[in-house]
Amino acid sequence: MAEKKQFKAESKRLLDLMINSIYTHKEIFLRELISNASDATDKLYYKALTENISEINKSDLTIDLAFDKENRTLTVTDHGIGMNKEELEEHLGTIANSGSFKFKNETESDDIDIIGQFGVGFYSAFMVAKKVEVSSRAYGSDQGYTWVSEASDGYEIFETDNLPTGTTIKLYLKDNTEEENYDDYLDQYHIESLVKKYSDYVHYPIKMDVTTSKKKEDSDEYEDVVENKTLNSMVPLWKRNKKDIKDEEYNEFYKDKFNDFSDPMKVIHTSVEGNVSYDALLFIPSQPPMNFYSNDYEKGLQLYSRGVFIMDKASDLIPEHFRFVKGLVDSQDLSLNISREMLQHDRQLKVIADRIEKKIQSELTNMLKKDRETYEKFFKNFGLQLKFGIYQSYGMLKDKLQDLLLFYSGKEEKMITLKEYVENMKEGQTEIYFASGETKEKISHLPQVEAVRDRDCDVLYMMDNVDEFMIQMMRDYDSKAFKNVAQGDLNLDSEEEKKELEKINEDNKSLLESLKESLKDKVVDVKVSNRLKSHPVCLVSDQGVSFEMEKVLNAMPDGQDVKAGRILEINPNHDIFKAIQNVYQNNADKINDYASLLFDQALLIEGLSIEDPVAFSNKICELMIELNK
Ligand SMILES: Nc1ncnc2c1ncn2[C@@H]1O[C@H](COP(=O)(O)OP(=O)(O)OP(=O)(O)O)[C@@H](O)[C@H]1O
Repeated sequence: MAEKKQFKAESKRLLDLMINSIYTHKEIFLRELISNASDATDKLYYKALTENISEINKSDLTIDLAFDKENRTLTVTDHGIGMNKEELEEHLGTIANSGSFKFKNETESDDIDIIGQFGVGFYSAFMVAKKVEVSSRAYGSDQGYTWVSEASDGYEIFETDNLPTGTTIKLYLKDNTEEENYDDYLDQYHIESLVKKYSDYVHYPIKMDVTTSKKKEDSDEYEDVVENKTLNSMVPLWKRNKKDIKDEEYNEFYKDKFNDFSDPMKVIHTSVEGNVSYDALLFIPSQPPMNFYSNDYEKGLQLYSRGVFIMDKASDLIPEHFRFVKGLVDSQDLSLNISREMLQHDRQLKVIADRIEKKIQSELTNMLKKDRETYEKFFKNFGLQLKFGIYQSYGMLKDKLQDLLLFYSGKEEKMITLKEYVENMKEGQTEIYFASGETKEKISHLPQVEAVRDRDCDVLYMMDNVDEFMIQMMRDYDSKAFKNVAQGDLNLDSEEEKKELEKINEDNKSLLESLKESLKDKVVDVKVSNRLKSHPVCLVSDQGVSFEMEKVLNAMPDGQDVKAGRILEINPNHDIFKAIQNVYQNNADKINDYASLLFDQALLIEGLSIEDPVAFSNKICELMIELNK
């Protein structure tokens, strides 16, 4: 029978690999050592609770940091469970042996937040230290031990007397190199900031002697004062009861953590229990960050696992259309990978991301219903992102986002939702009318808008570049198609009106054809239409690309020369029509000039540029002179 053998690891090389390839940032060693200290303290505290040991006082359970600039050492001390000789051998002498993982499995308690699981974090100390000294006395044991290692040549363990219960880890920092200044880890401010960044919510006080310069009493002189200061906040805001948190606390937290000067517009604080449990604290800023609509802006939420900071911008947690949301998620159910830098499986993350998306959506829907004023401010800032969401997903996000959209209503003269538009549609109206342009003023002066409004139908104003592209993706809302008032037939006329119009077109066929011919390929057609009320002419675009889309597409850096098909429409009830009929009958050689003038006017009304402004102006001049001869 074949003999089964165990793999042997070349520990030295494995350690080398570990130290140099798992972690991207050397500074995380402090997070790992503090997490270990917190785990050791948790274990002791758990023992005290379960075995009713009264001599253990929670207030004594601090984690103490100290640095010694002269000897270039940094120490992390805890008053936790400690390690005996065997444990030092087993846990620190064997890579990937996690006493914490075993402890967690054995206790099976949810009340205790053990962080360690892989059995490698401790070795990250060797990224910054040339020598590591661990002095420890296990709780209940009389003898203490010291474990020392310089990484490359194994380790030594020897007895040490008079050690208190718990563990002290002393790092002898590496010598500075050109790339790395290890002295940073002897700098009080740097240490403070690392604790804030990674270990702010470890639930034992992390203390250190901190020197500050203070003004002497009754004197203008300053002196250095040393205080033993707690560096971490311990209880995360998001773990506290919502009812006990004041608005100002949320606001201050947001401004401090997410570098904003203004209070957030909206705070969403949510805790979810279930297959994947998490707490989330989300904020909608009251103004878009300067770089929000640029490629520099990085979306994402901060990610914590059991209160320990994992990463700054977990972008998978927030969908693109809600990229304006800032905040954090803390979950104990994430499968972290060994370096805690990335997540191993994204299933849990996906579950959280889906829930967060739904939560934001429902909060926005609520805001729209209950606090319209704030919602309108929100939409002014971030509405564009929702529109891009629909456009970029080729309409797939339509159902999710369409009821969060607002458009300016020409009739109501305020922002309305699509639902509100449809509810107020005239009887018999089957389409949602919209018109595009740069500003409200320009749109309301468009001849095409007048005709629709005249029939008491509302027109939605599309003023963002993305609008028409988004509408194309949406196609309809509540089974009502969107209809550009400057495109194709509007179907506003009654049968009678249609017949009447057909007749005028028929009666003036040769005039219209001659106008079309004189404009050559500038237009696809010239028609008489009912679309106009007081204006003489207008341009409408053929189906397909509209004028607004033409402008946007041509303004793009790689814009090809896109052209919307132009139809020149003339108002049969305007005096200009009679004038043209006159010219055609009595002065046919002038018809070319009139055709070109009408066309250029229509272009100008539409906000499009005319081909030859000088010729246009000359023709007007001639006409003025002629009339006043
Ligand atoms: N300060 C300490 N007090 C008591 N035991 C400790 C201490 N530091 C480390 N240990 C023991 O050594 C083991 C290995 O620590 P290490 O940091 O390498 O891994 P871990 O914390 O278990 O897991 P992870 O790699 O996920 O951090 C721990 O599981 C724990 O049993």
